Amino acid sequence: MSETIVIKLGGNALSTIEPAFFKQIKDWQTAGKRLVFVHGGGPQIDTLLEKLHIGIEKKQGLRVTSREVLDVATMVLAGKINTEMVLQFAAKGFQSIGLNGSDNLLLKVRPIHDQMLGYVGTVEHVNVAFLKMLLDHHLTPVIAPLGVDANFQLYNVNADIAACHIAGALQAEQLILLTDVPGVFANQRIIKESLPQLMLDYIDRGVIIGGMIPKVKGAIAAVNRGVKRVHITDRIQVSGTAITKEAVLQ
Ligand SMILES: Nc1ncnc2c1ncn2[C@@H]1O[C@H](COP(=O)(O)OP(=O)(O)O)[C@@H](O)[C@H]1O
Ligand SMILES: CC(=O)N[C@@H](CCC(=O)OP(=O)(O)O)C(=O)O
Repeated sequence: MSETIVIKLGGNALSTIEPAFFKQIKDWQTAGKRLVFVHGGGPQIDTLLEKLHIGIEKKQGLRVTSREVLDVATMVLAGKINTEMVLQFAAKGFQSIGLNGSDNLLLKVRPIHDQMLGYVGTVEHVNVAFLKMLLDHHLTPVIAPLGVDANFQLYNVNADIAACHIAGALQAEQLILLTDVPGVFANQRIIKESLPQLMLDYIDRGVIIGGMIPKVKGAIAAVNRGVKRVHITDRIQVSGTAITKEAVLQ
């Protein structure tokens, strides 16, 4: 089977998609790669919560999600951002299909720590057969990070965590986490390549904080599940920080 690349666009990255992004996608599709997109929308959820005078709380980069916050996250992620992204792709001539984790039970989740975080799920199962069916029909999935538990309750899922599980389940060749920084910084420098242990040390030492924590933890989980490499970058065509399971010989 042809190789798969999973690309996650953070909420910040969504507003700055450049022509080079679409050129890279076109080149990969021409080369026969299968592409799957996952999007975030954290800043956009924050904006709507502020307008509605609903408090914002995050723990280790994850949003504390009450019922009303879940409603807002669902409206922003599955409603506005997913639809806008599919249209942006259509305008550039790509056939994409907008989905969230509830569609054909694409992402089955369980609560992370339901006392502390509320309706925040971590992915337990990805409906890989469904994604493969879409890809076989040349439809590019664009996935909003929501998931469903065993009781059909909807959950908010961090988009990095969702993308990492999807990449792992598809045994993707690469996972690209597009964000608003050119890579992971330590001592004012971008780490070009890293093995998982060094990244975990940086989290323990407080060098990696906030929204970078789920990205890096997810990246490590992805390489441990067989994804060859994960890039954390602000441009799809630039490597940024590459995380691999084993050292890459130069
Ligand atoms: N060591 C680090 N290197 C780079 N960015 C970091 C680091 N630690 C924390 N960050 C923060 O992580 C942010 C990216 O996470 P986040 O805002 O959640 O992005 P996204 O919306 O793309 O998922 C950066 O803008 C930066 O402020
Ligand atoms: C549980 C949790 O934190 N969910 C995230 C989902 C969106 C997201 O991850 O967006 P970014 O990629 O832009 O950060 C949130 O509510 O912000």
